[in-house]
Amino acid sequence: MTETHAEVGIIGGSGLYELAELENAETVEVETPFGSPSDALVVGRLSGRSVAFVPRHGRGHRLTPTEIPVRANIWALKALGVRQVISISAVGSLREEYRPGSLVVPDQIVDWTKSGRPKSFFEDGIVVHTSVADPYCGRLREELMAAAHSATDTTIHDSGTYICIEGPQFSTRAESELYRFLKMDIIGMTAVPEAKLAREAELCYSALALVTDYDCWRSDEQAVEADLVTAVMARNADAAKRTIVRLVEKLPADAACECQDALAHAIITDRAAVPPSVRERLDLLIGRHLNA
Ligand SMILES: CSC[C@H]1O[C@H](OP(=O)(O)O)[C@H](O)[C@@H]1O
Ligand SMILES: Nc1ncnc2[nH]cnc12
Repeated sequence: MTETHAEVGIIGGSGLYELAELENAETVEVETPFGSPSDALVVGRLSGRSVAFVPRHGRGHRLTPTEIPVRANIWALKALGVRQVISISAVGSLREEYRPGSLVVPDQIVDWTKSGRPKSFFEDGIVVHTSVADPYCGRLREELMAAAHSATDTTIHDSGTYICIEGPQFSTRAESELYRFLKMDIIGMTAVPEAKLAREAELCYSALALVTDYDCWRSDEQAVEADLVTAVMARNADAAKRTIVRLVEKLPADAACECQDALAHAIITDRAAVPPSVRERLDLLIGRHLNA
């Protein structure tokens, strides 16, 4: 287990594979009960705070959305001591007004994944039903919006429902129309299970989504392609990075938040029935609840 400590975690998405702003950066390999994270984490100083960065698709973008070891990524951040996580993502827009180039701080998620991605840390003898009614931390969302407003002049949408598809293919036109009919605002492939697992790990978690395209619902525009996403990300990555720097500068170190006690009423299994091996394996997440 590593001795390195970090307070804030940043998960980088498509087009954001490193955070050069981190000073005195150190590469940290973290092993977890759920295998290795997407890549080595980089821990360094940002605005005087200790920050850990992990690129969710790995450096060189090697992992499909389905292959991302999300449990290992979240576990690794928790193991470093992180309590607040910002996720950066490229998203398509399902609404005229969410224009490419704008930023969104989503407030809801619809899970449209199909492959059976592992969505919980808890299994094999322990059952935990965690509330994800509000899947993003409300307090961290406010801080993130304030930081985005003060760090960029880009349009910022202060809410939005993110529909998470399986991928790796983009949607058909009929699917894109269906999601619009369902009143979804933005579309991507990675919010699930990341947000849900962050809640299970009792981390404050919020996302900064960069709109890169209009998916394929507009007849007057070319349908989204990966090259378009990375080109638009390259143009807007600076706004995202400036927002992160400003956010970290302002983030309270000891913010009390209900996310950090999310399992208080969630563990349904009789404490005496939890197998010792499971207690031991998941101690980082549930030790304080089982031993209370
Ligand atoms: C490169 S286009 C599709 C790809 O981009 C988004 O990834 P991320 O959320 O990590 O920025 C989307 O979810 C897909 O994985
Ligand atoms: N249109 C889109 N669909 C799914 N994921 C995306 N990521 C960026 N744009 C996307």
